[in-house]
Amino acid sequence: MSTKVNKIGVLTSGGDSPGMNAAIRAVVRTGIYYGLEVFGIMRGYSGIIEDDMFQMSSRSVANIIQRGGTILKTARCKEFYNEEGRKKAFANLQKRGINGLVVIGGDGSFTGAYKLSKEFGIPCIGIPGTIDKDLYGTDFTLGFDTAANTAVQSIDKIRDTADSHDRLFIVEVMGRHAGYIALHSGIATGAEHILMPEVNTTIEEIISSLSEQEKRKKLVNLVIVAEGYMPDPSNPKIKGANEVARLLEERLKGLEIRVTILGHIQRGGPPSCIDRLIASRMGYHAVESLLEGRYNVMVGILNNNMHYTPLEIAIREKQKMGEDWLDIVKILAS
Ligand SMILES: Nc1ncnc2c1ncn2[C@@H]1O[C@H](COP(=O)(O)OP(=O)(O)OP(=O)(O)O)[C@@H](O)[C@H]1O
Ligand SMILES: O=P(O)(O)OC[C@H]1O[C@](O)(CO)[C@@H](O)[C@@H]1O
Ligand SMILES: [Mg+2]
Repeated sequence: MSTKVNKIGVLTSGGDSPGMNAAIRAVVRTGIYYGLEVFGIMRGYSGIIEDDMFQMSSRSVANIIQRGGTILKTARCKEFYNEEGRKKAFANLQKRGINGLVVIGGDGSFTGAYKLSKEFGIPCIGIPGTIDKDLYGTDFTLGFDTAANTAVQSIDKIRDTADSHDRLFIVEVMGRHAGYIALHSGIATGAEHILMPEVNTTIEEIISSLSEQEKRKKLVNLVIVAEGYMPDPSNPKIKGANEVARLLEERLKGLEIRVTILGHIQRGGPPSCIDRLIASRMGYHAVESLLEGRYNVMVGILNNNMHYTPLEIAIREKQKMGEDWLDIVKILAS
């Protein structure tokens, strides 16, 4: 697309995350500052296909920087997986003269944006908005810090009661394919075990570690489990905290275990200061990027500098988990 970008759309897609509103605000206000027309697109890609969008003003994003969720709503739009759906979407963008798109979402949303840009030449910019922090090319994703803090506050409370009763608690945090919330909240709460989809920890390993701790009269145990953790990856139906508890109870008769599943409270609530800051910074740079002709990239922050990763790479590569973290968990929980 060779015409200069002058009318842009902004949407949120996939799971919502605290900080999405702050990013929408930054995109809208930066766009208007540079003389662009900015359209808010409702419910992710569904809003493009259904032509459900409206022109935004600076006032339409007032009083939202502190609010969780997304004023544009979000969706997982099945139609967009098919070329037919994307064709419809392109026709609506063309009809309205929208010639640039800012997509706030996770890896799936960026795959959609990549396809739209490749098939129809619409310049797209991705802003990493997911509590899962599973995107390559950025140290931060919107909502991760808030979600991890929500998990930490809840686990601290569970620790109080676990300690009073000398109990083993298994706490499930979000992360269908990613263990970052488990890793960060587990380390921050002094958990004895952290189980994540990325690391193959067997039930035998947990049992032998529990027996070892029992010998040392360590009575309280906190096990943090990412929802996507599988004790046996060849059996993907068995996953998450309830299954871990069942397997442990089967093997360690008489052990009193309690399970807490934190669930969607991790996705809501006011964004933390960090999430508001990175959302504002990424939103501003997303618009600058479109204006400078740096298209089809994900805006990220690496080592406190802006970093632009081609969407194609952002969706293909995986963020690597620092290897020292697992040693830290083992040594500090001893
Ligand atoms: N392969 C794909 N082709 C076209 N569109 C896609 C593709 N993958 C995802 N999308 C679009 O992006 C939407 C969001 O994707 P997905 O549900 O994977 O969430 P996400 O963006 O990865 O966020 P999160 O994982 O944080 O919830 C999908 O509902 C679909 O509309
Ligand atoms: O309940 P939903 O919207 O299907 O999404 C759940 C998934 O979304 C995420 O929270 C990411 O947004 C994952 O960690 C989780 O598995
Ligand atoms: Mg995803």
